[in-house]
Amino acid sequence: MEAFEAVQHYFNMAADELELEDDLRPLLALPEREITVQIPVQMDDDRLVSLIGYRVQHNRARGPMKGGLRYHHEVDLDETRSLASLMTWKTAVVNIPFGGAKGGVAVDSRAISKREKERITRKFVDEVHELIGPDKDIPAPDMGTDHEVMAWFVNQYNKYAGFNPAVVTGKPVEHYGIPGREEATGRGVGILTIKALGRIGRKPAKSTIAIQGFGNVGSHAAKFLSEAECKVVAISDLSGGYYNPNGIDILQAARYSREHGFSLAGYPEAETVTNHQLLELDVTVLIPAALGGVITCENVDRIKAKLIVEAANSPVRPDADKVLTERGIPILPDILANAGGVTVSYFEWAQNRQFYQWNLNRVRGELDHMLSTAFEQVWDLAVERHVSLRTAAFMVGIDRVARAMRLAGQA
Ligand SMILES: NC(=O)C1=CN([C@@H]2O[C@H](COP(=O)(O)OP(=O)(O)OC[C@H]3O[C@@H](n4cnc5c(N)ncnc54)[C@H](OP(=O)(O)O)[C@@H]3O)[C@@H](O)[C@H]2O)C=CC1
Ligand SMILES: O=C(O)CCC(=O)C(=O)O
Repeated sequence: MEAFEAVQHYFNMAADELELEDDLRPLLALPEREITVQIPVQMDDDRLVSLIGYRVQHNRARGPMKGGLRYHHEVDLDETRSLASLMTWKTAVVNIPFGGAKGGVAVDSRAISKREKERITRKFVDEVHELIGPDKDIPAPDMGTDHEVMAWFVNQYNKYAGFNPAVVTGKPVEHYGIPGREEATGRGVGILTIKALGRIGRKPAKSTIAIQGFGNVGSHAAKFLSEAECKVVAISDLSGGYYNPNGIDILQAARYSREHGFSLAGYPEAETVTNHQLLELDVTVLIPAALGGVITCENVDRIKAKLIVEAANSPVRPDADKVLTERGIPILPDILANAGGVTVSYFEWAQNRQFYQWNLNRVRGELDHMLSTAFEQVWDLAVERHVSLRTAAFMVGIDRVARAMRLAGQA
């Protein structure tokens, strides 16, 4: 099943539960607009390379469209479409006034220099600047992009539109960003993991955690959870997995990664496992925080975790989701689990529009409040309707978007 088809599958399960009218379904499910652009870039060695970039604008019934920008060699239109639709349901689940979009450039972000990355970003803005904007579509970081890419993005956009920091979020704090955006997705994953552990009757101090991916999301989730007394026993990046049953010192691992070109390769305080083996460890919580599609019908029978928290987007394929749900393993779905990032992006956008600087305590407090409210709502609905957490989250999101469309006379 392709990535967008997988999201459609979850959408239809929730739409059936909601008894959503048939004629409304394509309106809600399909993207409003899909943009494919050519990005010719001069590389450092003078070669002219032509890359392909995408921006899919899925739905704007509840506000300007919002979603990250991914630089990864596997980026394609179908994946971008699936991620854009997830954004529509995600912003609705946490009830922030945005729709959903996503973008990407098919390029190996590890294989390009900083200057090449900057040129790619500026060229991408040249191609899409008329279709984005603070009231239209607001990009943010995702895999392979960060605050620096957002700073180039806003600088290039401003050449067309004048001073407009709210055109992207996830900017450096010194450059109209908000304190706490960088940690927000991982912190949100941590906050929700602790809540979910409480609901399944497990104490943080007696819980072991395996996290795949030690980038922005995975490293901040690991930090938050180890500070909350959980034992993080496994972490990983592209170089492989690192397992220590006695617990990994996350601050030390983060320092090691920083000092070794943002790679855990050779990390000495743990035994080496593969990224596949990490997923199959006997832990309380498994947190995939890298790529999508890592838990499939191939490995699902070997998954031993008691709880899965989807920090990455779409890490569990629908066939595996069905098996895990039948086995009674709760999966905190991506559209709730990793919504901390876009929630703080909303605060950043609001801050930019108010020309007022929020402080970290306020950001953290409001993030906790918004995620907790969404969590209680989704968990309670799942219990009440005897559906999975994923179906419940989609139900909350779809219901809000459908209402907005009906009220606006769009449906
Ligand atoms: N950033 C955000 O705010 C949000 C991100 N997400 C999702 O979270 C996930 C991670 O994003 P983010 O942390 O920002 O990305 P980053 O680029 O910061 O980090 C990605 C991490 O995944 C690792 N990785 C890449 N490929 C593989 C692989 N094949 N096997 C194992 N590990 C791999 C990378 O290793 P290496 O460094 O060695 O390349 C890195 O540790 C994505 O699915 C993204 O969509 C969701 C919501 C918001
Ligand atoms: O912060 C944002 O606007 C987008 C985050 C994102 O891309 C995601 O949640 O997948």
